[in-house]
Order: sequence, then C-alpha cells, then structure tokens
Amino acid sequence: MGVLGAKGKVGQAICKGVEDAADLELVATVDKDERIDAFVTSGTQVVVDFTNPDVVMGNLEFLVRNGIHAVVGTTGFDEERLEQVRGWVAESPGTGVLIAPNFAIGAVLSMRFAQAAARFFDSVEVIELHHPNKLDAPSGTAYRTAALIAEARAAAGVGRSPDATATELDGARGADVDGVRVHSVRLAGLVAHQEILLGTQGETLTIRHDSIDRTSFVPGVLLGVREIGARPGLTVGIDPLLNF
Ligand SMILES: NC(=O)C1=CN([C@@H]2O[C@H](COP(=O)(O)OP(=O)(O)OC[C@H]3O[C@@H](n4cnc5c(N)ncnc54)[C@H](OP(=O)(O)O)[C@@H]3O)[C@@H](O)[C@H]2O)C=CC1
Ligand SMILES: O=C(O)C1=N[C@H](C(=O)O)C[C@H](O)C1
Repeated sequence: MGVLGAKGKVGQAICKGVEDAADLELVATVDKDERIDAFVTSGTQVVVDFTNPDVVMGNLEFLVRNGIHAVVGTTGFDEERLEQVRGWVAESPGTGVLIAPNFAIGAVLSMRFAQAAARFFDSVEVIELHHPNKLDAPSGTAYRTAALIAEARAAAGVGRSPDATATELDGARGADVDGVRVHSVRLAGLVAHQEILLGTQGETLTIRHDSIDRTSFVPGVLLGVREIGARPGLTVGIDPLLNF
C-alpha cells in the first residue's frame, strides 16, 4: 500500500501503523511536490490520502483512473464532490474508494449516539475543538454529525432548536449546518475533539469524544485498507465496515 501526505501529522502515524502491521507492506509514499505516479510504477494496490481539501480531488482522480483503491481521510467532501467521485469509480469498475470524515471508532460511535438522541431533545448544538494548524472549519466530522442530527430530527418531525437571539455579533452563534449550530474552537495543545450538547425540559445530555493522539485514526484506516479491495464503488464512512 501507499500513503499520500506521508510527511503530515496523520500520514506519519499511518506509515508507522503500516510498518507495525504484519499483513501490510508500505511500498510507496508521496508528499507535496513528489511524483504521484510512484504509486503506478511501484504497483501499489491501495493508497491512503491524508493531504488537504485543495489537492485531494486531483489525487483521487489520478488513483481511480489508474485502478488504484483509495482510503481517504482528507476533509472537504460535500455532496458535489462525492458525486464527482461516484462518476470516476463508475468509469473504473472494480476500483473502490472509501471516504470517511473520521476514522476513530469513538468518533463514529459518538455520531451514532447523537443521531439516536437527536429526536428526543428540543435543542442541539455541536462544538468541535481542534489544534490551531487545522485548515478547515467546521471540521468534516462536525459537518457529518450535524447532517445526521438534522436528518434524524426531520424524519421525526422535530423542528429547529429554539433560539430567541435578536441581535448578534457575526459568528457568535456559530455556523448553521443543516439547521444545526456548529461552533469551532482552535486551541494549542488540542488534537481533535467534539461535543454534542442536547437539551430539553429539566435535563441536558452531552456526548463528547476526544482523540488525544493521532494513533486513534490508525486502526480504522488499516481496516479500510484491508477491506476496500472487496468494496468496489464509493463507500462513505467506516460504519459499513464495522457492520453497523
Ligand atoms: N478522517 C479522519 O479521521 C481524519 C482526517 N483528517 C484530515 O486529514 C487531512 C490532513 O490532516 P493532517 O495530517 O493534520 O495535515 P498535515 O498538514 O499535517 O498533513 C498534510 C500533508 O500533506 C502534504 N501535501 C500537501 N499537498 C500534497 C500533495 N499534493 N500531495 C501529497 N502530499 C501533499 C502536506 O505537505 P505541506 O505541509 O508541505 O503542505 C503535509 O505533509 C486534513 O484534511 C484533516 O482534516 C485528520 C485527522 C483524522
Ligand atoms: O484536521 C484534523 O485534525 C481532523 N480532521 C478531521 C475533521 O475535520 O473532522 C477528523 C478529526 O476531527 C481530526
């Protein structure tokens, strides 16, 4: 297998995880300004991408057109981008692409718990907290969490969270993602964290997940690497691989 963004914060953790795995071999790595065709010349079967939202689409198009399976952690995938990827894999039958906003098992579970809880509470807001080098806000995980919450509330006929705010300094109430308020904190010392706050009469529920180390993403990524060859087409999130 290979890694794109191999010198980055997560890329380094993935390379180490692969070296420690008896059943996987790291045959090629590529970082900024290095040649992506190294994956073709080395016969790499699966490539993991942890780069950045500006370059990931070009990387993916190259991989799929060359019949190389891809496991993607890089953020920035809206419905339009996912549709574009579906088009590429349709033209390359047998090639699999897995795109997941978060590979940490606790994060995946916390999204599920939030989805299940969403319809029982009047109010819900999301706070995501990350290291200050993060390029995008809100995080990909927060986008996905808000979308799942919104979907669950709409299906149950629950409306927007009550909010009497009449005057507001720009940004004070966070971003509106599918009708759910999402607040982004960037703080030195943090890795990746998220809280989903739910409230109703006389009680609140807080669902919190903390990635305290980037090794938290490694088992989910390696599961994707092992399974993607058997999953042609586009898979979004690692949930199907966990048999949820
Ligand atoms: N899905 C998940 O579970 C997770 C997703 N992420 C996401 O993964 C992405 C990477 O995160 P992180 O590792 O913290 O970021 P980093 O900036 O630490 O790493 C990105 C690496 O990719 C390199 N790079 C830039 N352009 C290219 C290119 N065209 N080809 C190859 N490599 C390139 C960068 O080089 P340079 O620094 O020189 O630009 C850098 O070495 C982000 O989108 C982040 O949100 C992060 C954690 C978990
Ligand atoms: O940039 C990060 O660090 C992370 N990015 C992903 C996101 O945007 O959700 C996953 C995790 O939160 C870490």
